[in-house]
Formats: sequence, C-alpha cells, structure tokens
Amino acid sequence: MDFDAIFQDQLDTLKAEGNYRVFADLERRCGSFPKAANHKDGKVRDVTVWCSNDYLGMGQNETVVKAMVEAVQTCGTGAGGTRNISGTNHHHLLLEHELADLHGKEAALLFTSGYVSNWAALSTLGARIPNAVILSDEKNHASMIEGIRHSRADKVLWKHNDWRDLDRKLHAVGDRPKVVAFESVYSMDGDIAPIREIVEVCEAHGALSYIDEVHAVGMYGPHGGGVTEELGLAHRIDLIEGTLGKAFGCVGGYITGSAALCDFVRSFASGFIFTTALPPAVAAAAAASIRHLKQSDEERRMQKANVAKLRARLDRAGIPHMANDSHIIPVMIGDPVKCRMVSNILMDDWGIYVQPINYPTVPKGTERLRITPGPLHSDADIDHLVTALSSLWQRCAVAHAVA
Ligand SMILES: Cc1ncc(COP(=O)(O)O)c(C=O)c1O
Repeated sequence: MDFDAIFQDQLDTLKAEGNYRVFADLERRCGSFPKAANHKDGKVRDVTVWCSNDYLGMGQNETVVKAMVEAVQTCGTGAGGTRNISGTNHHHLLLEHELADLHGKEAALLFTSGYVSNWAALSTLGARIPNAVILSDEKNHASMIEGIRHSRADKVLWKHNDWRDLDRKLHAVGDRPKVVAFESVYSMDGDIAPIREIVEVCEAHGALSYIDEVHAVGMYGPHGGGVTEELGLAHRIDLIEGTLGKAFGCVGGYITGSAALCDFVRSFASGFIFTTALPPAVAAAAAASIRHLKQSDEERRMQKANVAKLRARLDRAGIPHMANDSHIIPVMIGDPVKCRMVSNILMDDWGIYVQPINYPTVPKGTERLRITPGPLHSDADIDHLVTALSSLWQRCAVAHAVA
C-alpha cells in the first residue's frame, strides 16, 4: 500500500482549494516584540507581528521572564512525570491557587494546554454525569466540540449567542442533567456572548454553566479575570476555563470551579491523568504574569487604546472590518487564495506578518485577516499597516464581505 500517495493526494486537494497551511518561520526577540525576525529563502528580515495571541506582550515581560529563568535554575527544565507520579511541583500548586483566586473560585486545575483543558473537562463531564446532555453554542471551539464528541453524551447545538434558543432547547431536554458550554469572546469574529442572559437561563433550568474565557483572561476585568469578572458574573458560572498561552504569554490551560468539580475532573480525566505535567518554570512564569495583570492595568489600557486607534484608522481608510466589542479586528477577504495572496504581499513587500485565516478555522467564503493590536505596537506601526492595507485594497480589488 502506498500510504504516501494517500497522504499526498489529500494534501494536493488542500493546496488546490487554497487551504494548505504554511508556517511563517519567526524568531520572536525578547525585548522588541511585536518585532520579530522572519527566516525565508535563506534570508532573515525584520517583520512586525500583527496576529499574535500574546495579546499583551507578557511573553517578554521582564518579571515573567525572570520568574521563568529563576525557576529553570532551581527546578530544571521538565516536570519529570505526570501530576500523579512525581510530576507535581510546588509551582503548579501555587499557580492553581493563583488561578482560583483570579476567578473567585474554590479550586483550579492545570492542563498542558487550553485545548486539552476543554477536551478533558467536557469529555469527563459528559461521560461521567449520568444521563447528561451537553448544550453547545454552534460556534464553540474545536477543543470543546471534540471533548463533547468524545464523551458520547447527547449533544444539542443552540444558535450562536442566542439565549432564547438555548432556553427553548433546555426546556425540550426536560429533567436530565444539563451542561451548557459557550465562550465569552469568540476568537475569529471577536464577538462577545450575552453572558448575563445565558447565566440566567442556566440558573432557571438548573444547568451547569461552562464558559471558555481563553480569549478574555488577562484582557478583561479589573484584575484580568475575563469578561465574567468585568460583568461581576464569575460567581454565577460553575466552570471557567482559560489558557496560559495567550494574554498570559506562556503555555498551558486550566479550569476553575468548586473544589468538588475540580477534584472530579482531576480524578477521572484521562487528558489530565496520563500526560506529563507542565514544566515548573512555565507554572512559575504564568503565576508571575497573572499576578502582574491582577495588579497593573497598564498593558490592558495601552492595548485598548491601540485597538481603538487602528479601528478608527481603518474606518478612515475605508477598509472594511467586522464590528465587535473586543480586541480582535477581522478584516474580511472572502476567498482563500486572495487571503493568502494578501498575507504574502504584506509579508514580502511591507514586512507585516498577518496569517491568513482560512477554512476550516472559519466558514468558506469568510476568509480573513485576523488582526490583534497589542500594547507595544507604535503609532508608526499602525500607520504602516493601514498604508499597506490601503495600497493592497486598491491594487487587488479584494472582494470583501463584512457581516
Ligand atoms: C476558544 C478557544 N478555546 C481553546 C483554545 C485552545 O487554547 P490553547 O491555545 O491554550 O490550547 C483556543 C485556541 O486558540 C481557542 O480559540
């Protein structure tokens, strides 16, 4: 059997559709982010990164870097085992304590990524709560979809952000244990869920509420506790899930909730039990990042100012972008080949790196550039980006479709 032919055939299909993914070979430089070096065709050049999920530049924050270096020097590199077998380090426990405090919950549990935390928690809840039904927003992230699928629990999709539809579907499910899974900030459209209404519907039906705040932790709320903190609703949500890999600038994921809930997932989730724990130095750095963002609003303030500046400049230049209340600015292209072409020209001619976002990350026909301004982008960076996009808009006659 020629397995390579099978592989190549499907890769060729992806390429023909324009959906083949190509990495940008970047070297992030601590101290000068969002500038990075791009390695291409044997050459190295400086580029400005405009699509990073290190939303606040905490990956190069001095305190965070120092915490990681010091922990590597004291604890070494790896955790040395799963959490149950020699891999639990004091830094993990301190971080879990920090996370529980951030969200005002009794407990927290760490995972190796945000993806794994969603997958492990939802697969465990769905499989282990007898007769459970999981009601999932139709635009939930792949990690939630896969976790629910793996649980084999009954699943009901509700219309995106439509709490009335959720209410109707909860009614229809009747007297069974119900878990409602949704996100706060949706990563590709940047829209924010009507959390208060959803929580009220969950409470009315006695459903367990599960929110993914991956794109909000560190970013929203006076202490970076996410949109649930900003709205004063964290105490009414049963489970808050987040990542350490985006605004906190490290890697890893977590859930927070009641002590019983976290202990339940800790005791039954294969995605927690059977994998090596996060390096202690990552836990130390993440804890430093969380502590910093609990105390300081500076990064959030500067980042919000840059988001507003870029939106205003795009409006003035007539470049269509999706309206939303978050930090994510989707500039719509609407075609995978054009989207890649625009991204390539920005990189090659302008030294601007924005990865094209194509299917299956977004629906076909809604291909886009997903721009995430950070606190460290300068006015000159913003001008440069808008000038480049304006020139491209004229040159390529890009077909845009703004929802
Ligand atoms: C909504 C959402 N949840 C979870 C994840 C996974 O988080 P992580 O990157 O930490 O694995 C992502 C990743 O981008 C995401 O967009």
